[in-house]
Order: sequence, then structure tokens, then C-alpha cells
Amino acid sequence: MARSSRRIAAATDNADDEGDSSGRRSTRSRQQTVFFSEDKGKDNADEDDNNHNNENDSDDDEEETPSSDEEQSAAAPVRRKSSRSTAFRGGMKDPSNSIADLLKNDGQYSPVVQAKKSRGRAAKHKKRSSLEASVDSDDDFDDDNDDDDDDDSSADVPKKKKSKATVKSPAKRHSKRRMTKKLEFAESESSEESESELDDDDEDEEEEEGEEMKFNKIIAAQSMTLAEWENTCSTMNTTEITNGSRWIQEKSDRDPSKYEERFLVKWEGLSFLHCSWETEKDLIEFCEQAKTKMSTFFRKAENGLLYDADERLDGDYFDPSWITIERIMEIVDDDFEEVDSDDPIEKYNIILDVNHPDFEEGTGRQFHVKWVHKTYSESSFEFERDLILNDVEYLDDLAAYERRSVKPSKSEMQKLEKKTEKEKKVLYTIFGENYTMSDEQKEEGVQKYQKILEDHVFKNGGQLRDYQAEGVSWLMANHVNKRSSILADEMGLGKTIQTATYVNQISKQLHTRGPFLIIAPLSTIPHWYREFTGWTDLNTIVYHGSANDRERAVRTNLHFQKIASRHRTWVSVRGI
Ligand SMILES: Nc1ncnc2c1ncn2[C@@H]1O[C@H](COP(=O)(O)OP(=O)(O)OP(=O)(O)O)[C@@H](O)[C@H]1O
Repeated sequence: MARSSRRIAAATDNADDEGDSSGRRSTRSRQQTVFFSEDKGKDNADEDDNNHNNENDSDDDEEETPSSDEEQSAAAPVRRKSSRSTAFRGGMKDPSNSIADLLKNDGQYSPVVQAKKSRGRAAKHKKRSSLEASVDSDDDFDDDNDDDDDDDSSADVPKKKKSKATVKSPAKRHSKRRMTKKLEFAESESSEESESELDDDDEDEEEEEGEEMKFNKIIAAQSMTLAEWENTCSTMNTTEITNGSRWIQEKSDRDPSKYEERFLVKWEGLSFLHCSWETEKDLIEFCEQAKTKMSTFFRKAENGLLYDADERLDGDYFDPSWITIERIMEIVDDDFEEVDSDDPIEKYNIILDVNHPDFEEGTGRQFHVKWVHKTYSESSFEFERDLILNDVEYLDDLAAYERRSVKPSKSEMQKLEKKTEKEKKVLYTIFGENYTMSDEQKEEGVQKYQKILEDHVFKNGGQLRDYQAEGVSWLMANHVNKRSSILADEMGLGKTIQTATYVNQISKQLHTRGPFLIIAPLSTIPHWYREFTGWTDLNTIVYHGSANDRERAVRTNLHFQKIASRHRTWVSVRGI
């Protein structure tokens, strides 16, 4: 794990490099890279990086680099909000339980054995259903099932001859298309370049017609009866998957008690919200490199699961934070005929019923989402309807987005400036060393200030302890007198919180725009992030990761969205 050099950092900004005359608290603080800013920043109009075209590709392929994963999890905030998708959890038994259940069942069917057999088959490149193979080699399987399987080749295997034309490409399934983050900012680009970009996009769309579908990896294997599959998959619907599958499956008249093995697939270019259960047959028939990816899964998986318990909770197939929103970075507003209502379902005509004839149109708004424990490059565009259908909490993140995305008007700014001047005067009266006041009067002012801090209820009901209020007021005193300071105390007494509330004070009370930079050791970044977001409404972002991630973090989070369109031109939005 990369650890950057340690540095001594001053706790105040704007501080002169002079000795600490008050000298009450000092420490060395070990620092690395957390970056956060006040609710505003530059109106960035730089050219977009070509790397944007590779969005979501970082998850690419089964061969993940452990080091980047490690870094990522260390850097990302730890936030295990319980917004679990019923699609991946609720309707599904714990896979380990179900495997155990099946094993208990007179050894009639073992998904583990099954998995090994499938691996063998994949290696031999045979297009046979798992169940067929299982039955062929499993003497205990009863005759009835044997009959069924004999039928498989004729009756059970869907009669439709799946041709590429019958496979609904995700890009073609919905007229309202998801974006896959291909925003180009063309301020400095010539119009010629922009036009050629657009031409490229058209070509890409045409190419999509014949494209094979691609998936990143298989993340679980599971065997259940067809009836159980139907039950489980009926809750798995998004704009990209229908009844748990990327394909629109025809109704089958197969025996519902018949077992089928399916694989949970993470699709390329889509977030974990759109993972779907697919059969080996479909994957091999319609997806690029399915056999290779399948054999990688069998090599790496244990008990039918790719991720170990550290990365997921019991009963989950993957870390639930991967479908938990860390922040909404943009709203893509289509032309909605908004209904006057507080309920987004009503307001944006969201249609939740998958069988509704206008399901395709009823997607609601589209958000650019950064997921917890995923990098900025892995952020994705999601329809509001998909978030609702999968129980993903988004309203708080949306409110936070709205709060920070609107630039104050000129008159509001002028009002703020006047207010700031007043606040400054008050602070200088209390803390200013050149201010002529008796010591008693000063002490009284400081006590009063500390009391206000102590009584103040911060976000989520947080309140400072008396010594913490003293610490913050000392930091403010240094700030007012333009003096560098280092806050030191014993471990665990809340220095992080004091720093967060101090920065909050200079942002909210003195209306200092920021951005403020926190440099912290890699392992403590999640803690810093948690405390800043838990105690303040500051627009806090983790500035860490690849150059692309860092650039994207700044580009998408440090400018006012609402005025951004005046300064940049959106030249290209490319689909999947
Ligand atoms: N006023 C408070 N209210 C609620 N929780 C608090 C308060 N002050 C500190 N804590 C909690 O105590 C724990 C330790 O605080 P924190 O990590 O900020 O201390 P620290 O002094 O920065 O520690 P270290 O020296 O290890 O960096 C945290 O979980 C924090 O949320």
C-alpha cells in the first residue's frame, strides 16, 4: 500500500510562519491526502480527458489488480448504509445456506460439484447445460428428472432459436438511453473537432448493432429450481435487466421443480445495480470471452462466491456499499412534464411496474452517481426509477447535491460579504491581540464564544465537549491573528472533530470560500471523510487515486453545476 511522505501541516490557513506565542498546544500531525472544499469552487472549463472514454472499464476483466483494490478500499469512506437491494439479497437465500441445504438433500445435487463440472465443460468448449452434465454423471438423480433432461434438448431448451437479433442489446432496449459518462467539455476545442467527435458517436451507435455483449466478471453461481429462480428474479428489474436477466426471456413451459444453475454477472459499463442472473448457455452464446471468464470464476470462487466475507455481508454476493451512493455529482434533466408533487414518482411520472406499456419511458431523472468504495472512474449514470426499484437511498444525496450546486446570486454574495465583515469584527473584538480591551473583557468574550460552540448542535446532533470547544476557539484565535497552529492532544479525544468544526466555522461564519486541503495518512482518510461529512455540510471530496480519478473528482465536484452550462459546451454524450 502506498504511503506517502509524512509532513508537518499547519492547521490554519493564511497563517504566517511565526512562533507560537500562545504555545498552549502543539503537535506533529502525520498527513497525507484528503481534499475538501467549501460548497463552491472554480467554474472549470478544461478540456475533458480522453480517459473519460474508458469510464467503468476500470472494473474490467476478472484479473483485478489487488493493489488498486486495496488502495481504493483504504481511500474510500467506510459507509455501510443498509440500502440493500432486494434483488441481490431479499429474495435470495444466503448462497452458502442454499448450497448446504442442497448438499444435505441426499447429495442429489451439489452446486459445488456442479461448478467443477462446469469448469471442465467450459474448458472443453461444449455447449451443454449444466444440468444435463450433472444428470449424466449423477446416478442418484431420479428417473423423472432424467426424462426431463432428455427433453431438454428438444422441449426444455427454449424452443426459440436465439439469434443475435432476438437478443435485446441493452443499448437498444430503451429509447431513453443511459449515459456512460462521455461528457466532453469543448471550450477550447475547435468546432471542427467537436463535429468529428459527434460523427464518431454516430459511428459508434451504428457499430453497436452487431456488437457482442461484454461482461466484466461472474461474481456468483447458484442452483435453484426454476420456480425459485422466477421468484427471485421477478424483483430484479432495471432499465438494463428484466426479471433478473439482460435478455427478455420467453415464457417457458419447463418443469418448475427442475434445477438450473445460473451465474450472477457484472456487465461492462454498468454498475453493480444491473448485475443479472444468466445461464451458462446464454453467456457462451452471446457474450465475448464468456468461457475464459467462466473458468476464471471457477478458479477464484469459493462455494460459488467470488468475494469473501470481508467484501460483503452475510447473504450478499458483493460488497453492498458498491450499490450505496456516496454522492450525486450531476442530474441529467430531460424534458419532463412535471406534476406538482413532492413525491418524485408522481412528479417525474416514474413507472415502477415492469409490465406497464410505458415502462420504458417512465424512468424519472438520471443521476451521475459516485458509489461508496468505488472510484470516480467507476461512477455511472443511473435512472431514478432504477434506484427506487432497488431500494437505493438517494434523497439525502440529492438534497446535498442541490445545496452545493447552485451559485448564489450577485446580491446574495454582496449580502454575504457584508455579513462576513460584521462577523470578522466580532471575532477581532474577542480574539484580536491588537484590539484594545481589558483582559477581563477579553476572557469574558472568549468564554461566551466557547459556550456558543458547546451549545451548538452540529449535523446529526453532534455537540462539542467543553475541551473541544476550547480547542476550536483557540484555533479561531490563531486564525484571526494569522498565526500557524498545531493542535495536539491525547489519542482519541476528538482532534479530527475539532478540525472539522473549525474549518466549518471559518467557512460558515467567515464565509471563506476554500477549497481547504487536508493531508492525511492513507489509512485515516475514511475517518477524516466520515467526520467531515458526519459533522458538517461542507462539500467534502476525497482527492485520491489515479490521475483520471483525481481530475474527475475536481471536475465534477468543485464547480457550480447550475451555471456550468454557460461556460462549457456539452459536445458528446455517448451511449453504451
Ligand atoms: N464530541 C463528540 N461527540 C461524539 N463523538 C465524539 C466526540 N468527540 C470525539 N468523538 C468520537 O471519538 C472518537 C475519537 O475521535 P477522533 O478520532 O476525532 O480523535 P483524535 O483525537 O483525532 O484521535 P487520534 O489522535 O487517534 O487521531 C471518534 O469516533 C469520534 O467520533
